[in-house]
Amino acid sequence: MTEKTIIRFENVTKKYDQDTVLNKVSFEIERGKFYTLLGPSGCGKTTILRLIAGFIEPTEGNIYFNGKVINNVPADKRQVNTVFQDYALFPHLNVFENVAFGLRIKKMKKADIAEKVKEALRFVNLAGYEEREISEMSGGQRQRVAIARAIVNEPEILLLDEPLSALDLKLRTEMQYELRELQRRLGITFIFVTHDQEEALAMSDEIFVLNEGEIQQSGTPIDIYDEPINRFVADFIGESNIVPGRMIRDFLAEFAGQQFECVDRGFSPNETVEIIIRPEDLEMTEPEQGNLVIKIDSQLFRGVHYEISGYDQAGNEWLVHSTKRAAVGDSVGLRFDPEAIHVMRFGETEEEFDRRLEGYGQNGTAAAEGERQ
Ligand SMILES: Nc1ncnc2c1ncn2[C@@H]1O[C@H](COP(=O)(O)OP(=O)(O)OP(=O)(O)O)[C@@H](O)[C@H]1O
Repeated sequence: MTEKTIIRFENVTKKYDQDTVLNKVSFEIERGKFYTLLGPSGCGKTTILRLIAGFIEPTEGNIYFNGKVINNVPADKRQVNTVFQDYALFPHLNVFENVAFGLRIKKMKKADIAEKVKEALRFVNLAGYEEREISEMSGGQRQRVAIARAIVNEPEILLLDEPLSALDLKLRTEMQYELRELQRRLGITFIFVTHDQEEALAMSDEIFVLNEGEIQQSGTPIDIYDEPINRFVADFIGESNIVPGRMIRDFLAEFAGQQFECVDRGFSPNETVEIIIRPEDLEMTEPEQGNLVIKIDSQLFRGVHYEISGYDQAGNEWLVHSTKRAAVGDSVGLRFDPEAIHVMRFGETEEEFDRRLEGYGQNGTAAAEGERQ
């Protein structure tokens, strides 16, 4: 834990009757960053938000806020506010009164309320909309009112539960940009929930990828995209070619019936692995110039590129994004850089990976480096 840590989960489990919806989840959240919880429906994202907000308590484990256990601290005593998917605005109150609501409950002075509401509305670009009825506001504007209502309380953490899912694509993209900007300007911690991987990649400083109540991987968008820890993450984030392979030794993998240099380490000789190469890392060439050859099976025009797929001699399917056109039935070469090859162990989570590498670092790295020279 560092000085910057604001929230820490330590082996947090949440059960409903016998159903375990979060299983020994541990992570840290730092002050002032934009975090995203990403995962398919039902994986436990909202459960994590509700635990942080204080709407539910953990079954096991501890939740820390600024270093103190807060498992049983009620929601209204936490410096956390939530923006819900449906905004939960009061339809019978105007914009000003919606935003002022929490401050009135705190019995703040009238003049101070007016000041703070004005500032919050300015932050979300709604200055001048004070008297408007909620029914006269568009989806994007309602969203901003909901955010203003949350930030007016000056929380240390803002929780956002799929706040953009009701908006159309164009507005959604605009709001992604606005939310990111808002987080930078406010400098508080945002924890954002989505099942949309593009949204997570575009907005976050850090992403936690969840599946079935466990964190599969955490890291920056680039880390997670370039170095997915397992098939689930690789499949969930972007499109991937995943083919079965085997490590001959460190830096040398065998797949598609051939041996290839690769940069990943930490596997035992002969170990069965999964190899991932992103479609945009494959270059289409003449057959004799490729690292491997595929026979093209389909081709789709996608505007910026062609999406081409085909099979190699070993029967693996390959997806290629190419600005070049090809013809169905043609044999073409695929060329790739060793840097683009990423090696994974089936089903391994980040924690398991870290534990394995700890042991590996002591006796494996030096030997492997020696072997390479
Ligand atoms: N009060 C509850 N009682 C019983 N089961 C619950 C309760 N709340 C949530 N669950 C279950 O816990 C699991 C995780 O739910 P959660 O809402 O955290 O998922 P999520 O990742 O946010 O999903 P979504 O994207 O669909 O909102 C689901 O299987 C859900 O059915």
